[in-house]
Amino acid sequence: MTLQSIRKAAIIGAGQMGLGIAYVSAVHAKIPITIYDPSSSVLSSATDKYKSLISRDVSKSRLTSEQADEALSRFSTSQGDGSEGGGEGSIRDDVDLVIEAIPEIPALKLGLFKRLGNALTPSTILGSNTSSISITKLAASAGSGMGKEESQESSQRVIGIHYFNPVPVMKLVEIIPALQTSQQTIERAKAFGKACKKEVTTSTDSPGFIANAILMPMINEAIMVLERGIASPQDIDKTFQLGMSHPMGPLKLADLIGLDTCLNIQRVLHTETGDSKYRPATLLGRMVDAGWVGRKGGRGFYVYDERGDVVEAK
Ligand SMILES: NC(=O)c1ccc[n+]([C@@H]2O[C@H](COP(=O)([O-])OP(=O)(O)OC[C@H]3O[C@@H](n4cnc5c(N)ncnc54)[C@H](O)[C@@H]3O)[C@@H](O)[C@H]2O)c1
Repeated sequence: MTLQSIRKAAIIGAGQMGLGIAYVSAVHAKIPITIYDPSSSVLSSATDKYKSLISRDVSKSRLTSEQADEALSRFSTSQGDGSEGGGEGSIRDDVDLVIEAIPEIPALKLGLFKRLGNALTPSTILGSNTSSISITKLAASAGSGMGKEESQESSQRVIGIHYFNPVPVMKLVEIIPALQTSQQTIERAKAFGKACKKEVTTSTDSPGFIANAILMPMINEAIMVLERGIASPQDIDKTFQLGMSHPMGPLKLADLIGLDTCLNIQRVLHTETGDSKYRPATLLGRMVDAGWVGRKGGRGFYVYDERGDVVEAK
């Protein structure tokens, strides 16, 4: 089997993960990417952040100015989610890989995979950066509304390609094949992860895969400890930093991930397993209700300034 390489990619969702995936694709894998988002302000802030990541690389001598110009020329944006098929602003068939990084809401992702499955040729890999949602369900959605053979072909190019936050820094990608995923899709996705300069692990399609099956219940427990008034956020985080050598405590990590994302992941773990041990902490839900979604929104368990530095603990 010759491995068809990835020559061009589309990233859907220009939030913290989508931008990071765009960066490693353009800078390390050296392929042109277009990043899609329905919000024009998100796209313009993603473009600014991309430019500042590249400038920082030049100032730290990680890129020459010529390499920086090349990296800038590989980056483009488009408003919308790119999935309608055919029209202006749609992802084209010459794209070998699509990776979605839209919010962790099952109905949103299932709808997107259905549209992508119908719009794009089956040789285009459809990757999801989901933290917890079933890849097998996304693959079934990508094959829905078509004949049996086309459906099988469309489902077998779906795969979980799960990067870690912040993507330019963290060295891992978790690969999650669906039940329907072909061996060729798995090999191409792994090769792409390595081209992005990441180590690769593989997980079966089980709620939370490897990382979030373990991490998110721990974060949820930390929030329950706070909720019960057992300790302050600083002391909970200090316990993990100084007592267990974690680089960051669970509450600060939850703020970094995004409390909306944490809540959505915990909800998936709870509904998919039916196990009450996964019920989301009430305080987590209340924080999201208040719009306190963590560092990206300026406030979570800590308050942040515009640069993302902690100003005070709540
Ligand atoms: N935050 C993390 O630490 C982390 C780590 C690994 C994986 N993930 C996963 O990555 C995905 C994105 O997380 P994030 O932290 O980047 O979220 P985010 O909130 O920073 O960004 C989500 C982006 O999606 C856009 N969006 C909303 N609805 C959309 C739609 N229908 N179509 C296209 N774009 C849409 C939003 O405008 C936003 O820019 C989630 O599935 C999450 O579970 C997150």
